[in-house]
Amino acid sequence: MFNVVFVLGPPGSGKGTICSKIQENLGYVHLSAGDLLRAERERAGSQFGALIESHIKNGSIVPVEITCSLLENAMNLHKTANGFLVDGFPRNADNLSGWSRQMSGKVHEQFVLFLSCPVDICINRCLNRGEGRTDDNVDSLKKRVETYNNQTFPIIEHFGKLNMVREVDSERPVEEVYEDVDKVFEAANQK
Ligand SMILES: Nc1ncnc2c1ncn2[C@@H]1O[C@H](COP(=O)(O)OP(=O)(O)O)[C@@H](O)[C@H]1O
Ligand SMILES: Nc1ccn([C@H]2C[C@H](O)[C@@H](COP(=O)(O)OP(=O)(O)O)O2)c(=O)n1
Ligand SMILES: [Mg+2]
Repeated sequence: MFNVVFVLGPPGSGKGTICSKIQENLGYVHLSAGDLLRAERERAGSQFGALIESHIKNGSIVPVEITCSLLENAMNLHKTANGFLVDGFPRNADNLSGWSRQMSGKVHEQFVLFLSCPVDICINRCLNRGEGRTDDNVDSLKKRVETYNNQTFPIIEHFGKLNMVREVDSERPVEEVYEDVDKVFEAANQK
């Protein structure tokens, strides 16, 4: 049974940054759905490269069958891990239903770490990210924020109704954010 923490929040809210620190200190394995998709886009012989790129540029969400299989394959490479940080997933209802279909019985969903941060700050962080991404531009970000508001935030609300969401304000400096994130994991792992 894989132990899973979903990490959600607007683009630029700090999901990747905080997940790296959690992985470093708490023994969870960080799986960024976006990173896995970008790697599949580049993989020689991938049949999904063009499809993935069009969704990434358009700020829309890749069909769950592709993303969920990439996640499950990655988990199977770390069978002895304490747990997985599933970063940037589930991002919409298709992700959620596809995950349930493919992963139920194989995972224990511990909680959802929700990094909340004002959108204007998030957008500026993405524009200054400097990772050469094809979606860190004003046009793509506009669409990505729309996707977040219309499709991803309802997923956070869904988990909120199940009392599974742990919100941390990520507008603050990284160290302050991480201090609170560490407390969330401590509380969750004490039970
Ligand atoms: N708390 C923070 N304060 C200032 N900048 C941050 C903070 N967290 C992340 N960043 C920066 O913002 C950008 C986006 O962070 P990232 O972790 O990639 O966010 P996400 O994965 O949610 O898109 C990166 O350049 C990162 O260094
Ligand atoms: N579950 C997911 C996660 C990401 N994607 C695609 C669409 C997203 O805009 C891009 C980038 O995702 P990523 O999590 O790397 O983006 P941020 O780290 O939030 O800036 O990847 C997806 O289709 N499905
Ligand atoms: Mg990220």
